[in-house]
Amino acid sequence: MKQKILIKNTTVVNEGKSVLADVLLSDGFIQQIGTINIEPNYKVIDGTGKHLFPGIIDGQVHFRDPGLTHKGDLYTESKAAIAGGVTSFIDMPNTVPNILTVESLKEKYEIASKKSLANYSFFLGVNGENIDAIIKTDTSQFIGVSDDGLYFTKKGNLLADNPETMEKLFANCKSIIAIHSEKEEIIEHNEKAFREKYGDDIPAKFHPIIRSTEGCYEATKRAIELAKKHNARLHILHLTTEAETHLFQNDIPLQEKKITTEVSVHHLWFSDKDYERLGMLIKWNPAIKTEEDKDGLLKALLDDKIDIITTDHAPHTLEEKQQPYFQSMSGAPMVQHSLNCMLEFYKQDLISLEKIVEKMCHNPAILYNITNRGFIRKGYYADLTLVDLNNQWTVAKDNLLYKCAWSPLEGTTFHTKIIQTFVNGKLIYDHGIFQENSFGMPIEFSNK
Ligand SMILES: O=C1C[C@@H](C(=O)O)NC(=O)N1
Repeated sequence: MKQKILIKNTTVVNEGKSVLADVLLSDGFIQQIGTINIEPNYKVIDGTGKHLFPGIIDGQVHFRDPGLTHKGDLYTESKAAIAGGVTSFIDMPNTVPNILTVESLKEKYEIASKKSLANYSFFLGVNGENIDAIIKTDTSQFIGVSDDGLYFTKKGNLLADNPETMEKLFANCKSIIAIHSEKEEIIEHNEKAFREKYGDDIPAKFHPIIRSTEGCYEATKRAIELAKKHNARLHILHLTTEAETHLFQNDIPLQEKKITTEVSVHHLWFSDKDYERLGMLIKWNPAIKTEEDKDGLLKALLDDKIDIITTDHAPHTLEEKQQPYFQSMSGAPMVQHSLNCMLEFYKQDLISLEKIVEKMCHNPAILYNITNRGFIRKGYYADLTLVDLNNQWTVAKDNLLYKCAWSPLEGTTFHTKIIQTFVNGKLIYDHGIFQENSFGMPIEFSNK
């Protein structure tokens, strides 16, 4: 008889409620939720005093595979994700090669099937030059298109900065268009002014002044105008300013929104006060901005103007980070600690558990039309994470799972711990130990 997993007596946090229940997993799926009697073929997990969350769906990561695997790869970073309660992720196209064609997308799926312990999907990259091909491609083949990170490889590629290519894409592309929204013209103007004053050695604290609020706001405003004009399906990635939050609506359900947005955990966690302490380690694009922006982003998240939380997990080696301003790579690893960070806000009474689950699990599934994940529902994939809300530990080098082996959170004490993670019904992560030989699946989605 096939073994089933019974999680007994746990607080299930799901769809706006936290309810004490048992959850039975069978053949990869959730079979039953309620009061369930123990049978001989059940592996029983005692969930007493613990909270069960749907596995997190991280809508924006850079796992660096293929081609940049000295920074991270689909094996190492998916392990870190699972230890953080993330069971599914959507990876960005700025790998080597860039994922700009359906053929390279297929190759990436192939690599993931052999390396990723979590479930996966991938954006098809759009860089301004492949728009005609993208328009012709059947949207059922990719979860969305994105320009994120591609501006690193070729100047002028920043899609949000090129009105003509944006217009063409928005007028013709029927899938989700996920945009990195910053105005290059403004950034370049500011870079020039700072370079004249400081040379190469611009202190990190000027990063949010160079990659300014104005640069973000202008790009987001224009993208929204274009999307409205063409009735396109626009998603603005990693919002960073309070000013931009007012450009989004909260008076319609997510299912009906044509324009959506997200916040990345680091923009809720860090502010300009942290540049002094962490320098280039928290250099991100778009930049970490002010304390007021950080508070404004959390408010917009609670008000439903911001729809989902992502990590934008973007590992670089320490050496690549610890460089003068213009050479220092932007981005940092976050995927192992996103849930811990959000639960710290819960501990401080800033957000409820149910809201965290809505923004990290339910809404990414709704936003990306993911058919059978993101909720604890009978018949859905058993992607789950069991959390101890009263467990103190400190982030340190020896508990990091990233290939790059550093985190801007080193030294941070969390008061919650992810103790077990289930992917497709299997207990993949159990108190620090992984089941290594079980790979995730492609995320199923229905592109309308
Ligand atoms: O959009 C991005 C891309 C990312 C990367 O390193 O790939 N780093 C960033 O800081 N922002």
